[in-house]
Amino acid sequence: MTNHLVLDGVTRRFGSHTALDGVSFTLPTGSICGLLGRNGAGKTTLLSLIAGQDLPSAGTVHINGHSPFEHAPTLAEINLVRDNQRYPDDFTVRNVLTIAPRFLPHWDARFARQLAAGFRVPLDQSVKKFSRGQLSAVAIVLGLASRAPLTLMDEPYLGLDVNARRYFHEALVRDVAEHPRTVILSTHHVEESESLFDRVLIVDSGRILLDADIEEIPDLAFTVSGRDDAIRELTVGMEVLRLQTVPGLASATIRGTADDAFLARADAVGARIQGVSVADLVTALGSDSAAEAVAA
Ligand SMILES: Nc1ncnc2c1ncn2[C@@H]1O[C@H](COP(=O)(O)OP(=O)(O)OP(=O)(O)O)[C@@H](O)[C@H]1O
Repeated sequence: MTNHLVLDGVTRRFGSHTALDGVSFTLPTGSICGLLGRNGAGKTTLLSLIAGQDLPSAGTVHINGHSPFEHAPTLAEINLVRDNQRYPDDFTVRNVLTIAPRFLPHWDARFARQLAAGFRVPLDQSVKKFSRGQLSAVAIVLGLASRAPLTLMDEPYLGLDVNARRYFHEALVRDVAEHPRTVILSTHHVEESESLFDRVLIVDSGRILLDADIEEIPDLAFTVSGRDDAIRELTVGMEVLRLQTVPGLASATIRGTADDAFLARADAVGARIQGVSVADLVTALGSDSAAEAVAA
């Protein structure tokens, strides 16, 4: 599998603020990658750079060996869908779907109509009058039906009801299986969407905290819960990513795997071991308490 997207040392400064700080990763063709992290982490900044809509202050972005910035053949292969997508005044969805293929060379009109029907989007109503969820649905239709080899979706869920979110997930997985392409999906709906991902990038304060295949997640961390004093004693010398306590009880998220000796010690004090989900990792790695917990 070839590397579709390669970022090397990408930094983006806005005045004195560093929104991205030396970001490097590669993404193979055909991934569905979750781009996750707290508010202000740098996700939108990163997607804008990958989409060639902005230039890094330092470092390089390459898509199939080309910088996307002002490189028309590369830009034609990318579609970035934003939560605040704008449409010309008085455009209906029918107008949007008609004009889309002019900008999106891989556009599938039949699929677009099918998706619009699936989301129950009224085709002949002015997009200006749409609800927040309907606007998100139109953006998702544009994202999916574009079949862009590099499809970027920046928090496409705003206002979408649970049925629409499920419909989106099913359509995404089915269509990417039938028409392989690279998708980066930035979202705060981590629990709902993590089953989509084969790759996960977690960003915080402009840095990549985690770049992992989904199969690697179970080996990255685990949680141990039980009596507060027992958990603190058990985890001495371990890298505690997050420590949650209620009076008398504690739950610690620990980096790495629990070896047999640890399992035996945990068992002896009645502590419970569990695997982590992607959502647990996003919370633990972005947690302000991680450093304090390590010190505790
Ligand atoms: N044009 C800009 N000028 C100044 N600062 C900016 C600009 N764009 C982004 N930033 C700052 O860069 C940081 C990263 O912003 P970004 O929008 O990339 O975060 P995000 O991860 O997408 O956040 P959210 O999940 O809240 O959408 C933030 O601190 C933001 O205020």
